[in-house]
Amino acid sequence: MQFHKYQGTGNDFVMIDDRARGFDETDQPLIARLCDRRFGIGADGLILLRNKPDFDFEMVYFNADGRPSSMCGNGGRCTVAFAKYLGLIGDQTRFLAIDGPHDARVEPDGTVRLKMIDVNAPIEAEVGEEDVFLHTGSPHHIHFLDPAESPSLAEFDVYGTGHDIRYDQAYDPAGTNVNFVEIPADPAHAWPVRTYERGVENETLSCGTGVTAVALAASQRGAVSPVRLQTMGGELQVSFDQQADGSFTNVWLSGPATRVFGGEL
Ligand SMILES: N[C@@H](CCC[C@H](N)C(=O)O)C(=O)O
Repeated sequence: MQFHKYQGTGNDFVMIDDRARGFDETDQPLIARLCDRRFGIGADGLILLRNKPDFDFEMVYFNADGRPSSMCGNGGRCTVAFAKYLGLIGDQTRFLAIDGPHDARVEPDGTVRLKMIDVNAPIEAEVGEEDVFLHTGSPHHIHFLDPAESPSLAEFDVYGTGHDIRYDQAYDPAGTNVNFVEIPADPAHAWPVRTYERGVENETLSCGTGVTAVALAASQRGAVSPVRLQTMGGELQVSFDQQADGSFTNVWLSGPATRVFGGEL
């Protein structure tokens, strides 16, 4: 089996060209082993690229624990870069993912722009004061750090607090991803974000659906489209239109998506 390793701002994926349908997607131990950083290739998730009538391709996403999951924004951007690498698409595409059709563009500098689903206005989260929840293709809890709060985001216990919120009974049984955000002095500056990811069960260097949720929630705190987000693995941008009812349309996630290496198993 041939594999390719991709990363988008440090959120990394094992990518498999499964147009011939040879990969057993029910083999969760195999997927988990391929994603294992000591016994396998090492990744936050595994993605199958498959043929799909009426679309350029289909993206099928699994978390590092081997389970199929909801939408992955960075994974979607990496799959677009992979489809281009395979010669399947040019600079524009329309593909199918678990949350529906997605348009995407590859810019001349390699930046991949991915259109996300329309998103409802943030709701007050049941956990944490002033925390909010949004579904951007995947579920996201967002906690804004009080600028006067100690510790800072750099020192914050993302694993411990993220793990507690992810497993809080308010989110039973599906669980949620959890994002921690520092409010910048100027909302036009990049918003620093760290994310605990469900299915990886740890902090990852970046989460695309997560920063999308953060950008939309940050619009209630002075951020204006396009919003810059500083993840641990690099910068992403999110642009959007806000509707009168508070919902968001025309949501685009942009950033780098890079092939790291490939190999044979
Ligand atoms: N890293 C992803 C999100 C992947 C899905 C997530 N772990 C979940 O299970 O909801 C992204 O870039 O969006």
